[in-house]
Amino acid sequence: MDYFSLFPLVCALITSLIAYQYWRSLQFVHFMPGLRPLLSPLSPFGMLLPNHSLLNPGSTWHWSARNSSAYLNKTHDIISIVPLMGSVSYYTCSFDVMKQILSADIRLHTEKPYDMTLERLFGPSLASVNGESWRRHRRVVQPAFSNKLYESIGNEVANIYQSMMESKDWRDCKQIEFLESHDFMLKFTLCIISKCGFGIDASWNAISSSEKPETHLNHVEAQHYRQNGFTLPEALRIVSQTLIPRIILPNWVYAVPIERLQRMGESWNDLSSYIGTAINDKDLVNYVSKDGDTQDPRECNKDNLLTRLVTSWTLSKSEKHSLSENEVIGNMYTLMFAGHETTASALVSVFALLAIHQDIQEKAFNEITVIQAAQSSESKNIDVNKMTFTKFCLWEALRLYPSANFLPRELTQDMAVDVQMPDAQKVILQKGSWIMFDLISIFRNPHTFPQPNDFEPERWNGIAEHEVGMFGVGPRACIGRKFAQVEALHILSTILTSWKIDILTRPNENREMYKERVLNDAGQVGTAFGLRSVPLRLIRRF
Ligand code: HEM
Repeated sequence: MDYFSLFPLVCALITSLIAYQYWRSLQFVHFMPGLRPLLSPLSPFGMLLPNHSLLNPGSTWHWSARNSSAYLNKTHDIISIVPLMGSVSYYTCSFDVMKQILSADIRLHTEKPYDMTLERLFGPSLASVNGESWRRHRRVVQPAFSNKLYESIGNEVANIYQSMMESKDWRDCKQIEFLESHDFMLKFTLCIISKCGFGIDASWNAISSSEKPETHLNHVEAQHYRQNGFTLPEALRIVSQTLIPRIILPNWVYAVPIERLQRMGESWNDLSSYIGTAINDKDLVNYVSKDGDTQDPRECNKDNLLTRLVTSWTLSKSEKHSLSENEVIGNMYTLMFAGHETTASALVSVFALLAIHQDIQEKAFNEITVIQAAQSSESKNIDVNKMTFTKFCLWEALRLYPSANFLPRELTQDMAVDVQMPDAQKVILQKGSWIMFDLISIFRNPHTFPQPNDFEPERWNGIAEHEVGMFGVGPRACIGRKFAQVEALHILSTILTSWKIDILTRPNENREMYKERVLNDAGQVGTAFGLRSVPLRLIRRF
């Protein structure tokens, strides 16, 4: 038989099969309008390969299309994405649809899709598990988010600010320039979560963050790291920048003598040993008192996240609702990342917006000075509950640049939701598909937020905390919300009291050009979404 003559037939057969499969996928979503790309935006290859609006929209397509084509020019509350390769998903730009589904998250048995969590890399955690397991994790972790924990944040922000001023010789400076304000914020928030959450002393001096991105390390620096290991922030930063390759690449790759790969492998090993050491130290602290007697861990400090996690693990043999060692480690990773990259991103956005909108910054500054003037001289820290307008600034920055830019759920049953656009109707979402709550499009949807691209903190006036969706909605909303807000408000009040935040322009760049450049350049920064590059200048107020 002439095999070559069969070739066109085989090609035709494969093409027909693909076309049939594709048609079935379209039928599955009832031909709901939307994107029809080659690759799924959230597949590892979709994220790694160069983006193209039609072939490979990429994980942040909704950011690129925010002012134009997204959701057929915001005329549809829900769209479908049916890629030629990869799974079918729905995306929504409607806050109302998000509330309908997420408020009933647990009861409706929607689940966090395994592939969209970091469980494969870090182990099971509160943020990744579902159902009964989620309840068990939440029962252990929730009580650690106590008033005592929040009270410790103010003192820690003050300590870190002091040591930062001293170590950098900034005490007598009239101006400080940050070419990259992300490095500064990440370091600040890492110090806070390390100390308040895990009791790890990460004072400004104890953890030196490299000012350069990892990719720019020269040979000598790389050698130094190889001999001495990475510092905690360095290891965290490289790990957060290499999550996708880490998912795709097999473990043996890190033994290949390529400097980049080896650095990557070492940073992951170093982070895991930081976490192991913290857990083991805590274990000893819990069990052995100063005179060497063993103690009941339940009598020790319960206010620290790490203590609660480890205590739960050490009691796991005797108590039903506890975590395994693997789960303790998974939660440590999750809380470390979720606890600092999200807040750092939010702070970078609010600082950038306040630098651009000087009038709004002055309003926040006045609010802070009035609160401070009314407080008794004994109270060391500002009462952040009174910082209403400054909190609106934070919310408004998060609305424009939500640190968590989409929330994925897998539908474990068919689900009917009410939509308003293009017409008021019930839409059935199919069991087995994913729905993405697209926070960028939800919070820039002109039907819910008029003049969506403008920075208008006052728009939050009169809106209840639980109506503010940037921390999620329903039972699985952010457990660290208050932690993040208290921390951000303390950092804002500390900096704004002494410094005026201003933009740092390039040669020949005016304020308008800076605004255009900085505010339109957003994307994934580590595990959080946010502005990518924000140069700022702090000018001393007095
Ligand atoms: C500005 C800062 C933050 C933002 C914008 C933010 C946003 C969010 C959002 C939107 C969710 C819901 C995810 C979903 O429904 O799929 C979430 C969940 C979560 N966040 Fe945050 N977060 C922030 C800070 C923090 C902090 C400081 C911590 C810990 C110290 C934290 C720990 C978590 C955890 C563990 C979950 C999973 C909760 C669960 O599934 O029960 N977050 N966060």
